Amino acid sequence: MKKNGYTKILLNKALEIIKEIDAKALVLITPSFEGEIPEVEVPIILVGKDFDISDERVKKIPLPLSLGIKNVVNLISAFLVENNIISNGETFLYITPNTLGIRTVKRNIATTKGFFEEAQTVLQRLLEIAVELSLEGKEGYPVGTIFVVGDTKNVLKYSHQIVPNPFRGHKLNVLDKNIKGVIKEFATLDGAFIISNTGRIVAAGRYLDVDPKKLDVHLPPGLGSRHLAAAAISKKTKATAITLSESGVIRVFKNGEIILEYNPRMRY
Ligand SMILES: Nc1ncnc2c1ncn2[C@@H]1O[C@H](COP(=O)(O)OP(=O)(O)OP(=O)(O)O)[C@@H](O)[C@H]1O
Repeated sequence: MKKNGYTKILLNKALEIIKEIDAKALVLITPSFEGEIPEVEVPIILVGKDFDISDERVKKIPLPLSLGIKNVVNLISAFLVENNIISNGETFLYITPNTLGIRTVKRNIATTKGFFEEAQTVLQRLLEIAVELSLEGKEGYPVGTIFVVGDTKNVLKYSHQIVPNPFRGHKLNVLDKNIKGVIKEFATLDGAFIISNTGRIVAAGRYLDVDPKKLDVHLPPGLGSRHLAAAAISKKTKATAITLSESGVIRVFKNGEIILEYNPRMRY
């Protein structure tokens, strides 16, 4: 493969295909982007980190590419719908340094308004922490947990403490430096972390009082009560729930559905 992949060649092809299939957006998934922003009539979305590009035609989403292309594309899909760039049933085109893909947006990938803007960095930090916990565990033992982000008032209403809340009276935020160790320490507690939209850690050790059956939550077989509870709270409230299973798989739930599934221990 060329040093910087085939981005330029793929981009040229993409411009042709966009017209042919009437795609509604062009998504560039790349760790770095050099060269001219292409002349194209659809919105351009740049996905990666730390781009030094300020062009009105370009929207930037700093998602960690380590999530794997499949998951990044799922999240972009949600982003495009939320920002009214694309509707269900419509198609967008994405390119990475060595692939070109076409994705038609499915109905069930949806996020609430403002999710990406408000919770983006918070969600990303939690994903990073979940990835580290998945890979390292706690002192060599696997750890499973739930992070419930946003709509805190309602989440607290539909949950209760099962152990005294270690975060009570503290103003700790998931975006604080050195917070990772603290979160990892309490990740072994039973129950969920409750985190506000801005990243404040409101509680840990919280049991989610939601009944997946009554809420008509359906998950793939093999997912137990932790995942059902996370899906159910994301359906009952406007929160996003992130689970880390003891087997190391990370899932993100929104409106009762899995919008991201990622196993850091697996090679994609
Ligand atoms: N309603 C709930 N609220 C908060 N935490 C819960 C809830 N239900 C289960 N859990 C947590 O999930 C843990 C594991 O439960 P279980 O094994 O049934 O889930 P699972 O979905 O199979 O998860 P894993 O894949 O990690 O095994 C429990 O010990 C508990 O800490």
